[in-house]
Amino acid sequence: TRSPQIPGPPPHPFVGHTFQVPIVKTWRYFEKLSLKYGVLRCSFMIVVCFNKLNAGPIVKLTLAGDDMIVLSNPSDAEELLGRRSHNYSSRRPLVYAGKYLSKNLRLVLLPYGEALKRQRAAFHQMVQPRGLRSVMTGYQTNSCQAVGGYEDMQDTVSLRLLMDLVTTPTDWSHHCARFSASLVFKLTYGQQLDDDGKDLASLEDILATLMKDFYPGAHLVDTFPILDRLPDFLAPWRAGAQRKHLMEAGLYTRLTSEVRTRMGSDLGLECFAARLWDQQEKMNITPEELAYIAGSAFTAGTDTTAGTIEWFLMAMVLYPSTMLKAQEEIDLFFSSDTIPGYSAMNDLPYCFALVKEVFRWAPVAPAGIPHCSDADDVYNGFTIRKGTMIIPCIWNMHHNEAEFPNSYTFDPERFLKSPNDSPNSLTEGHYGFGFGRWVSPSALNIATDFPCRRKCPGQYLAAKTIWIAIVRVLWAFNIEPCRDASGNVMNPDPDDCTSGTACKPNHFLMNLVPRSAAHVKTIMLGLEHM
Ligand code: HEM
Repeated sequence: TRSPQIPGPPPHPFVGHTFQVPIVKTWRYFEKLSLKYGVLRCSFMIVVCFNKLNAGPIVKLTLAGDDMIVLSNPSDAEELLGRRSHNYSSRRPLVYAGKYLSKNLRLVLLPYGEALKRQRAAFHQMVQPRGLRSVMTGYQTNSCQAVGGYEDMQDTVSLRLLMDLVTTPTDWSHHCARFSASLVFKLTYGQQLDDDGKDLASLEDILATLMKDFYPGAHLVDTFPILDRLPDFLAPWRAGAQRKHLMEAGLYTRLTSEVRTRMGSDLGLECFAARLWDQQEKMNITPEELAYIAGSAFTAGTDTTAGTIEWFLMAMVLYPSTMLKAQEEIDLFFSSDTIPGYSAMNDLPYCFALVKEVFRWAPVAPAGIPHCSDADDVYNGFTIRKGTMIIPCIWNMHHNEAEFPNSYTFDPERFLKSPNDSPNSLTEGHYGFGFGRWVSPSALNIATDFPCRRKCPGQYLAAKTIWIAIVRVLWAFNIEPCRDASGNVMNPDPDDCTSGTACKPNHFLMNLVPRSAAHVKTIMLGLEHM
C-alpha cells in the first residue's frame, strides 16, 4: 500500500514551490500553511487520517525536486530531530555559503559526520564555564550561586550597557549590538574590542553577509546545484564567495593566532580560543578549524543575543503593566543603590518567567535552522525521503494556541501557572534554541562524547547573558512609549521586523528614562570599581 501524502499546496510543474516560498518573513508563510493544511482545515479524509496517525500539522513543499517539510508541532520535532536525531542532524549542502564561502569549515553548515562531531565536541568544551554546574540556569537550583563561569564578564559588560543607555538612550539598538558583540568577543578572544572598532566592523560585516548568503533561496546555485558546473566566467558569484572566504578566514586566523601568542606570555589568558589551543591535539582539530570554531561563537551568538534584548524592549513598551510588575519584584530586593546580580536569580521568579516569555513571544530564529535527513524514514505512516529538508518552525510552535493560549500576547504568567510542573530552566518550556538529542552537561564526558546534535550549543551562555541584561535594564530604567503631537501613544508594531535567519525589530521609537538619579549614580560607581 502507498503511504499517505503529506499535505501541502499544489506544486508548479518542474519548479515545485520554488517561487512560492517567499524569502521575506518565510515563517509567516509557514504559519499560513500550517493553518491551511493543519488538522483543522484540511479535507475530511486527511482529518481522519491525521487523527488516526496522531500527527500534527506537517506540511510538505518541493523545491526544484527536493522535499521540504515544515514542522509546527514540538512533539513532531522532538521525535524526528530529537529521538531520531541520528537521521535528522545533517544540513543540506550549500554550494555558495558552505563550499565556497566557508570551505566546509563552518559548524552551523556542516553535514552530519566526523567533522561535525569534532567541531561540536570542541565547541562544547570551549563554552563550558570552569565550574560546570554554574551554567545551569534554573532559579530553583543553587547553581547560579556557584562561582566561576563567565559571570564576571557578563557583570562588567552589562554594567557598561546600562551606562551607555544612560548616556545616549536613543542609540539603544547600537548599544544592544555592542553589548552582545563585546561580550562574545571578550569571551572568545580574551580581549576588548579595538577602540577603533575595526574588528567589530569586520565581524559584523561577515555576519551580515553570512545571514543573507545562507538563507534558503538567497543563491540560485543552492536551489539548482547543477549551476556549480558552469565555468568561472559564467559563474561570477563563485569568485565573490571565494573573496569573502579569504577575508573572513584571514580575520578569524589572525584573532586566534594573537591568542596563541599571548598564551605564551605572562598575561595569563582565559578565553574560548585559549581553551581550544590547549585541547587542539586532543580534540584533533586543525588550526583552520580552530579559527572557524571560535569565529562561530561570534557569528552565532551576537545577533541572536542582541535581537532578543531588543524584543524585550519592545515588549515592555507594549505591556507597561508587565514592566511595573517585574520592577516591583526587583524593588523588593534591590534599592537604588544596589545593582541586581546573578545571586538574585532564585529570588526573582517573575523576572525569570519574563525572560522565558521573551524567548517565546519573539523567537529570534523564527524558522529555526533547517535540518536534513540522511536516509529514507517513515513517520506516522508518512514517508520522508533521504535528503528532505526539515524546517522546525519555532514561530508556529510558539503560537500554538493549545500550548500557549493567547499566544500573541506577551504574558510571563503563562510560565508561572503551575510552579510545581513548570520547567525551572531559562532554556526549557519554549523551543527558541532549536532541537536535537540533548545530554545534560553534567552527565557528559566532554572529552569524548558528541554532546548533542544540533540544538544551540550556546544556549546556557545566551540565556544567562540575556537574564542579566534584562533584569538590570528593568532595575535601572522605565521603558516608555513615545507620544505624537496630540499626546497619543505611538506603539511599535511587532510585525515590523527584519527578515533572515535571525529576526529582530526594525528601529522603533521609545523612551528609556532612568528610574532615579540615585540609580544612575550607582551605575557610575559600579563602573568605577570594575
Ligand atoms: C538568544 C540567543 C540564541 C538563540 C535564540 C539561539 C538559537 C539557536 C538555534 C534555533 C539554533 C539552531 C539549532 C538547530 O539546528 O535546531 C542555534 C544554533 C547554534 N547556535 Fe545558537 N542561539 C543563541 C545564542 C547563541 C550563542 C550565544 C552562541 C555561541 C556562543 C550560539 C551558538 C550556536 C551555534 C554554533 C549553532 C550551530 C549548531 C549546529 O549547527 O550544530 N548561539 N542557535
